[in-house]
Amino acid sequence: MRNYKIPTLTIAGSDSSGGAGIQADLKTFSAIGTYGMSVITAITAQNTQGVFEVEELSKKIIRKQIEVVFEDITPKAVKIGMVSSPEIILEIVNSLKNYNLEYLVVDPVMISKSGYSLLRPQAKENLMKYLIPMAYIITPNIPEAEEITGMKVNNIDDMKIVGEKILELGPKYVLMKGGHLDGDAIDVLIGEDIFEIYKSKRIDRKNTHGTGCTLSSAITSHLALGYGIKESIKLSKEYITQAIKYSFDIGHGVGPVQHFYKFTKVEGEI
Ligand SMILES: Nc1ncnc2c1ncn2[C@@H]1O[C@H](COP(=O)(O)OP(=O)(O)O)[C@@H](O)[C@H]1O
Ligand SMILES: Cc1ncc(COP(=O)(O)O)c(N)n1
Repeated sequence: MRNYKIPTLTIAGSDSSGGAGIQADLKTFSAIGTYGMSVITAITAQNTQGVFEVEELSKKIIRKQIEVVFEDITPKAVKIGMVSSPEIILEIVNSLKNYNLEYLVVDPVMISKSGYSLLRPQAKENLMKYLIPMAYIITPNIPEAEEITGMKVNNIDDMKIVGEKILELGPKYVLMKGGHLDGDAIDVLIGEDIFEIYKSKRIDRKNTHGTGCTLSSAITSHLALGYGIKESIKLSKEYITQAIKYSFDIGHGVGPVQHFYKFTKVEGEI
């Protein structure tokens, strides 16, 4: 059930071409049916062919955005995407500590599909030490999970082992995304007493710009709407699978996924 009175917040970078980052997050919030808000951490000059320039915003304006949003419209769930420097991570962590936040979804964005590094190498330590431990759920893809743990992932057994290693950093759940392995698109949810596999057929489409951003925002929306963790992942996996299935050629490179939710009613609908 969609409910546009439920506020959700993304703290992430802007993608000028609208396929990933803040733009993908807001489109997802809207399609799934929550009220989307944004705190921008960096502006990327980006299109479907690549990331051409990045300008990080100051700690001051990042802190202020968080402060005024929370003072006025407290989000039910927050998602964090691109946070590129150690200082920005620390600022966000310290700001969020002022609020009693139930659902923090951390997508540890590191490298764009086009191969551009969106996380400074020196930021990894703060990501692991301060941000990941605060997360309700963290959603690494396989290269990110390998970078965080220093371990290799070649199959589902490895996903479980490496996911459990990430769990030791302190988040409540880890969703390891398997889009980078061959064969079916298999994601694995790991928690202290949970191990769930979410499987979909691999869709042969090149347009997967923003899939990670979209999935983590879908999870944020579903948690905010009141679904439990397993149901939130199941519905979000359905959403991303459909979004990839209907992805389209726009621009000259890796196009975006399509945002729509055809299944649910709107709260208050008669
Ligand atoms: N070709 C595909 N067909 C179906 N699902 C996919 C495909 N590629 C990725 N996915 C799914 O999209 C989501 C994002 O996965 P992934 O590509 O691993 O992360 P990221 O976008 O962060 O690199 C996951 O749920 C994954 O299983
Ligand atoms: C601002 C921003 N945030 C995140 C991504 C990752 O998305 P993808 O892995 O699909 O390139 C991106 N390209 N740009």
